[in-house]
Amino acid sequence: MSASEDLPLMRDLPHATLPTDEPIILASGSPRRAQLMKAAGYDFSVIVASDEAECGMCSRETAPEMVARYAYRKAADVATKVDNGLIIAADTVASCVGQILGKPRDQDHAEATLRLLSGRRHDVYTGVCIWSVKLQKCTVDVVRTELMMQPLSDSMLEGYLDSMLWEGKAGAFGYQDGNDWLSIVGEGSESNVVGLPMERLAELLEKFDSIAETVITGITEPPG
Ligand SMILES: Cc1cn([C@H]2C[C@H](O)[C@@H](COP(=O)(O)OP(=O)(O)OP(=O)(O)O)O2)c(=O)[nH]c1=O
Repeated sequence: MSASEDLPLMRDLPHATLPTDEPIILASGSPRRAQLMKAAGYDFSVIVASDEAECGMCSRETAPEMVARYAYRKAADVATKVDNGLIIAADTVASCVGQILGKPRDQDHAEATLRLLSGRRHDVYTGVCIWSVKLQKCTVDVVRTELMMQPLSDSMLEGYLDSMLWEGKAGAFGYQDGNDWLSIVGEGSESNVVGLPMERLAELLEKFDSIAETVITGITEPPG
């Protein structure tokens, strides 16, 4: 994606009134999240969370539990680096036949991931955390989108792997990458698949005052 106007999913995104007068800080290095925020008309700066925020696998943790925890940890990490700010953090994974599929380590991992997804229904989960440094309050939520990947032939796979478009994308595939291999099943959020559920984000910002919980210093798990 070069410009936000390039894709229909970047159009008509909701823009919420902010709950505080703090500047928005996007706690993410994801170019997709920044494009979505920009396309929705938010002013923001970017501070990327430390790598350590996204570590520590919990066995038996489900995909939604994991993305909630990582979104929270990314926001909490950036909160330690600033005096002021309405921090927005997110984490995205795919989930298929009981396996949680994050960003591929390398091309072999990307191929194995795509062979698993080929011809299968699967889910993409994004956890989103909004954290007000001024109010010392935060809220975390998770959005699920169900998708269907069409069966991939060896030549389709080879071409996509060679393109390197899979790099840095959960499930080794970009919904936005300009082919029609992946379709949303029923009603679902395209922006959620690409890394930030803009509709839910707007709802959470509008309701922040009533839903946000007080942050307890040093706690690494999301509230609730
Ligand atoms: C499923 C899917 C994910 N993605 C991307 C969104 C995220 O950038 C990435 C998932 O990795 P994340 O770990 O959620 O995010 P990130 O490492 O890119 O950035 P940060 O941790 O700094 O916030 O996969 C797509 O671009 N298209 C897709 O179809």
